[in-house]
Amino acid sequence: MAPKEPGGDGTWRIGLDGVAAGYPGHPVLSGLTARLPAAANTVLVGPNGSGKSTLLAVLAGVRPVTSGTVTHHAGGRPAFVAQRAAVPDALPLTVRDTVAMGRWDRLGPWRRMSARDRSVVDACMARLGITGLADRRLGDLSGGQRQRALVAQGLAQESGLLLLDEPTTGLDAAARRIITEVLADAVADGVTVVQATHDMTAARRADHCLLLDQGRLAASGPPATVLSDAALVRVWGLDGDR
Ligand SMILES: Nc1ncnc2c1ncn2[C@@H]1O[C@H](COP(=O)(O)OP(=O)(O)OP(=O)(O)O)[C@@H](O)[C@H]1O
Repeated sequence: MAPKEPGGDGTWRIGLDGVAAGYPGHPVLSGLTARLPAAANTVLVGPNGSGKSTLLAVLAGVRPVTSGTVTHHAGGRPAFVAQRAAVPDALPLTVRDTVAMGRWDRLGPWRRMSARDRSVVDACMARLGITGLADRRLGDLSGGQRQRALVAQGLAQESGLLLLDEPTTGLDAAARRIITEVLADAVADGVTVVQATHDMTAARRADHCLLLDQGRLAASGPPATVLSDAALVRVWGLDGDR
């Protein structure tokens, strides 16, 4: 597993200062200033379209900021687990191929896997309970099985920063529990986990929470404080328990 990473002041891994970002002709995020704690589980919550996926893409370095700064207090490329709906069904990849792609950054120009690479791939499949699916095509799997393969791919990167876009959405209780445990173990190993989620139960168990509303930071801090009834009413228009 990745070594424990120090944060900027010993506690935080990523700093956002006045960050704005979006798409051509479509600004989304603006004025985001926040600190994301190191070796902790941070959730990004907010209504549909509030900018959670866009913020993950900024943290992953795949979407540029249009103003402000993002400071990473550790090196290494983040592991980014996209929404499973973003992965085309027609890709002729097996589960093992998919998880092995998590090692690509570490391979030489001929992409030859070492014994250690193969053992990491096997261990990540075992951890997600998908060893028996190793030779199945990703596109033939159920949503929950596919999601576990994508999380295994993220884990196989052995990055100190694991970014996930709605990793448990639409999964049954067993698959949700496996992924929740895997992420908790990663944090215990010193990995910084940041996940976008609509699962308020999971969000309330996180260490830290950023609440987005129309591309702005409505609140950040401990979930118990951020996800107050007042915030649910203000941001989602809900009355109480969601
Ligand atoms: N590729 C894109 N090009 C243009 N606009 C986009 C693109 N992707 C997202 N958007 C827009 O950016 C805004 C924020 O979208 P984003 O996907 O970041 O929100 P989200 O909070 O993750 O939403 P959800 O909960 O529905 O997944 C939305 O208005 C969306 O329509």
